Amino acid sequence: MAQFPDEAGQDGSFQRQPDEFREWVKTEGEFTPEPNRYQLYICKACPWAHRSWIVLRLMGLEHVVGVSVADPIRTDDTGWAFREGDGHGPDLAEGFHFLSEAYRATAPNFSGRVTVPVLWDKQTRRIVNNSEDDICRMWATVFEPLAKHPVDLFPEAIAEEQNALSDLVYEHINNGVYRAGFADKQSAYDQAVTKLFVVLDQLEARLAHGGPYLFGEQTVETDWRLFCTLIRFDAVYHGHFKCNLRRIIDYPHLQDYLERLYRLPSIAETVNFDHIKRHYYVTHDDINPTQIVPLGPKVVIRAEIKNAD
Ligand SMILES: N[C@@H](CCC(=O)N[C@@H](CS)C(=O)NCC(=O)O)C(=O)O
Repeated sequence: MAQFPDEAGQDGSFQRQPDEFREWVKTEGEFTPEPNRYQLYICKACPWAHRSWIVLRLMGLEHVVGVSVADPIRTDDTGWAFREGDGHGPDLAEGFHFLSEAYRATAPNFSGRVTVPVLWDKQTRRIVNNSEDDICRMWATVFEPLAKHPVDLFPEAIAEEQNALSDLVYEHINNGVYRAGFADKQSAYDQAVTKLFVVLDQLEARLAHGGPYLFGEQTVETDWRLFCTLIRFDAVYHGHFKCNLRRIIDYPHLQDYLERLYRLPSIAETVNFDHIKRHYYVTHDDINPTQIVPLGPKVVIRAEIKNAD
């Protein structure tokens, strides 16, 4: 049985539900950029939420937008929950116990999966957007005048090439690992994993001939979307999602790149291997019915060895 039967194609492939809320914060309109008006709801285990949080921090917007961190263990009956715990906590913005309260307040008939990240407006008391792509763009554009240290994560000069690479990374890497893990037919799994490793091989070659980042000397948003999958890869995607043709540590340039990104200011504090491992291995109980969390592997970040347990 598929982990998400409503999102299973006839061919056994995982067909991810589209993001439901796509409103935009704009200088003129219903949602204007203001300090202390918006809240970002995340889970540290989630790669999509992770990206929206990283970009918020890189821009220096933490004093503008509050962040509520959900318990990494999501249960079928209550979904994402805000409660006291190691590395997560209650929602101090609205006092939500469950993220589903925000979805219900915005769209009472919403029947899809309640996902993170969510950008919530405390003024109108509704979700503005639950697409990490849009949220990252908003941090970098309309929120930029409020940012403490704005960085150009979408340089105009490379826009076309960057969009193309971002789509490739999304399709075959960010979502590729999920299409491997949530496939419920051999052929769907084979296809996803084969393509995933073709694209990882391409990126390894790209970094071997260029670098240190995807587009040269500065990181752009595409680096961060790739980072969010690479940092989870050896710890969970290799085992839990069966993406095991190679590990990232087997790719010298991708591993170097991953570590370089990890060591940039503001990043290491966003990576929580305990949340990552417990979320995947406990929450996806169709894939891992015993819910046992493996002790390994030790994830190597040179200059430190992160215990993945
Ligand atoms: N917005 C993302 C997806 C976000 C997403 O799926 N988040 C996961 C956590 S990694 C989630 O909240 N899942 C809730 C669930 O499966 O019920 C996209 O469409 O690309």
